Amino acid sequence: KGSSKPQRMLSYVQRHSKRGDPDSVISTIDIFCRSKEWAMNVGDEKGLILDKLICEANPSIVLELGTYCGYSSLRIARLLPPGGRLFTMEFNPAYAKIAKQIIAWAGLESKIQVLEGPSGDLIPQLKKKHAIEKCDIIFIDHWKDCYLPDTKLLEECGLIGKGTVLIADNVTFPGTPDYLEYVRNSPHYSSQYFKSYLEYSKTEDGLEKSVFLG
Ligand SMILES: O=C(NCCCCc1cc2ccncc2s1)c1cc(-c2ccc(F)cc2)cc(O)c1O
Ligand SMILES: [Mg+2]
Repeated sequence: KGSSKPQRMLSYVQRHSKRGDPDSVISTIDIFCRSKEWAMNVGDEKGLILDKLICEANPSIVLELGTYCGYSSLRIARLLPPGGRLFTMEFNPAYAKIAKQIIAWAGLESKIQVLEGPSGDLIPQLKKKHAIEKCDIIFIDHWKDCYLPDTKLLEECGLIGKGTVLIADNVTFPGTPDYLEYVRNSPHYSSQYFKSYLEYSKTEDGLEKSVFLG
C-alpha cells in the first residue's frame, strides 16, 4: 500500500510550506513538481497568465472544472475580492480529499467549495443547490473531450451570461480541438489565445480566453 503522487505532494506541502500562506503553498507545489514528480497542475508559467486574467475580471463567482490537488484553486481564490467564491468540481474522490487538505493548509477553505462528482451531473445543480446566478469566470481544466459538451451544458443552464469569461487550459497540449473550433468561430464569443508552455516542461501549450458577448 504505497502512497499516491497527490499524497506525496500533500506531505511535501505540509513539510516545506508556511501554513496559511497561499503563495508559499503554490511555490512549494511548483518546486515539488520541478524537482520531485511532474504533476498536471496549471503550473507557474500559465499560472501567471491566469493570475492576470483573474485580476482583470475581478470576479465574485468563479467555477473551476477539474480540481486535481487544488493548485489552481489556490491561485484563483487568493486573488478573489472579499466575499468572492470559488466552486471547483472534482470527479476523483482521492484527488478531492487531497485538494481539501491542501486548501485547508493554505487557509482558503472559506472561499473555496469542492464539489465531488462528474461535471455533467453537478452543473445542472449549481443554480438551485448553490444559489449561483451567473458565473463571472469559468476555468476549464478537466477531461479535454468534456470542454465543449460542458460549455454547451453551462449555456443551457443559464450559467454563462454577457461578460462571462471562459479560461481553458491545455488548448494546445494535450489539446481541445473541438472546443477551440467552437469558441473561435461562434459569433457569441470573443476568443484570444495566450501562448505559453505545458506545466514544468518545454512543450508548447496555452490558455484560451473566451468572453461571452450575449
Ligand atoms: O487530463 C488532464 N486534466 C484533467 C484530469 C481529469 C480530471 C477530471 C475532473 C473532473 C471534474 C468533473 N467531472 C469530470 C472530471 S475529469 C491534464 C493532462 C495533462 C497532461 C499533459 C501531458 C501529458 F503527457 C499527460 C497529461 C496536462 C494538464 O494540464 C491536464 O489538465
Ligand atoms: Mg490542465
